Amino acid sequence: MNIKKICCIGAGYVGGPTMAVIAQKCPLINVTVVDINTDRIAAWNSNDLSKLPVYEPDLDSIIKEARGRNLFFSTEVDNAIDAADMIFISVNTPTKTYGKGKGLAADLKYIELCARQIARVSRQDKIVVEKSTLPVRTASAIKSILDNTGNGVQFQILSNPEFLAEGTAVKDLLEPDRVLIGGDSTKEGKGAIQSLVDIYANWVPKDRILTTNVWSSELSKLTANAFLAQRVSSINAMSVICEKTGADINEVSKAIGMDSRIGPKFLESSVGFGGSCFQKDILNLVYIAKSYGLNEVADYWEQVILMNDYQKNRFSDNIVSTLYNTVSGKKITFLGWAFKKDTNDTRESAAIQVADNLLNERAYIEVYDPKVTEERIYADLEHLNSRNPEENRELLKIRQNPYQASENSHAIAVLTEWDEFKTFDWQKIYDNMKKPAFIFDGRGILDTKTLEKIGFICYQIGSGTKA
Ligand SMILES: NC(=O)C1=CN([C@@H]2O[C@H](COP(=O)(O)OP(=O)(O)OC[C@H]3O[C@@H](n4cnc5c(N)ncnc54)[C@H](O)[C@@H]3O)[C@@H](O)[C@H]2O)C=CC1
Ligand SMILES: O=C(O)[C@H]1O[C@H](OP(=O)(O)OP(=O)(O)OC[C@H]2O[C@@H](n3ccc(=O)[nH]c3=O)[C@H](O)[C@@H]2O)[C@H](O)[C@@H](O)[C@@H]1O
Repeated sequence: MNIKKICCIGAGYVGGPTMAVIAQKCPLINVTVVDINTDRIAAWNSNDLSKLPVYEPDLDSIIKEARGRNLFFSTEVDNAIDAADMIFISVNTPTKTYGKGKGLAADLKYIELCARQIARVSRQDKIVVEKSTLPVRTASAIKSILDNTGNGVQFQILSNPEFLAEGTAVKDLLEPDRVLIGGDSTKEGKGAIQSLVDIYANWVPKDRILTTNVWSSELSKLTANAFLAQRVSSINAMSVICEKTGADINEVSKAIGMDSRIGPKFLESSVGFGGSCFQKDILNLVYIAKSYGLNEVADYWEQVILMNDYQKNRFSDNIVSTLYNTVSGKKITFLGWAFKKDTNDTRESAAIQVADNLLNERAYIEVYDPKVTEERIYADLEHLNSRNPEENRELLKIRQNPYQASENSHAIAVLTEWDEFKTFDWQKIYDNMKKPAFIFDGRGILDTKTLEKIGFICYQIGSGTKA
């Protein structure tokens, strides 16, 4: 099928950037991104490009080029589905918070609603593409809904998981390591796969477009995220041993990363991984393994999450014990709230858990993050339900610059690796802090030698405190 019109359901961190790049690279295809969230769609349509709902380097210029030409953002979901030859489902698939599989399984209610809506609205044959991350074999559920509740039109289901990382979404989309497309081996299935291959082939080299069966594609996405998260937990586990033994995690990372079988990437020790997907996808994998009675496999992957929780908690524990076993009434400055640099996304950010632990110890926190909004930070805390919203607002304040956030502070905690933190006037920060002035660098980004010369007492993940 020669695709002329695409609809993408879900204008989030994946739907927005992914469709923007498809629209930019395929000017002859009309791409409409729809969402039920009217505020989000309004923000995507904003003339002020700094107000786009997703912050990603270079995304604004792509939106500027394609929006209004062949890229549209709309809340008219039915119309866009009806008009499209190909529909991407890019809605959220969070961890279930109720019923069977609570706390582990992926909640597929949004996916099912999409499938039912597509079935109800469609009046001609369509290709439906799973872009969301889904448990293996979800495509069969989508197919069953489409075939049983539709108007007799034919649907082909493809799995096309997204591998972009936030903060580098545009680069990852323009130069992907690979594009994965899973589909049926029937004639119609192969035709659908080819239609999607043809779209990506507009900018992705053919040898990077991989086609597989649907189940392999669905499972490869969960596997990739599990392996990546496991690498972070592995290096974080070693960071604790480094702190006990005098080894330095950066030196260890470098030494092992030079082994071409291990490779140098994704070996940065941190206060713990965050983001909307690693934890959710591993929990989902754990649930799938358990549902097949594979308890050893489930335990193996669960350990990656337990290690990550440990890393976050030990960071806050260390702050408390270093500050003479009490932070009650002491001011602690948080540099960063986002789960990684170059994004405004805070989902599952380590900062949230660390803040909650310190607030439980009655610390007073002031946060500076260059991209995260005040409402987002309070919403993250409220979501935990640890104390009432007024208390959160009393105990934690958001500041627009690091100097204000660190005035009269007992300690600074680096939670996100924003580049700008390296260029602050650290002497000025030191001068205005309580003494001794502590820095807890949860990202290993600061030059501790220079800071120690100024007078700071520095702790760095994986190398410990040098007083
Ligand atoms: N965030 C990321 O970096 C990545 C996410 N993924 C996966 O992609 C999927 C989407 O993730 P995000 O974009 O981060 O989620 P998101 O939460 O940012 O966006 C999802 C959007 O779908 C909309 N939506 C939900 N149900 C809808 C419906 N019935 N009709 C219309 N709109 C609807 C929501 O209003 C929301 O705006 C998830 O399965 C995730 O695991 C995959 C790779 C990367
Ligand atoms: O499915 C998803 O949502 C995406 O999840 C991750 O992308 P993302 O979570 O956006 O960002 P990462 O760069 O993977 O970082 C995840 C977390 O791990 C942390 N991390 C990463 C690398 C590292 O060496 N150390 C480390 O602590 C980051 O700071 C961050 O908190 C994957 O990298 C993407 O391929 C995938 O598409």
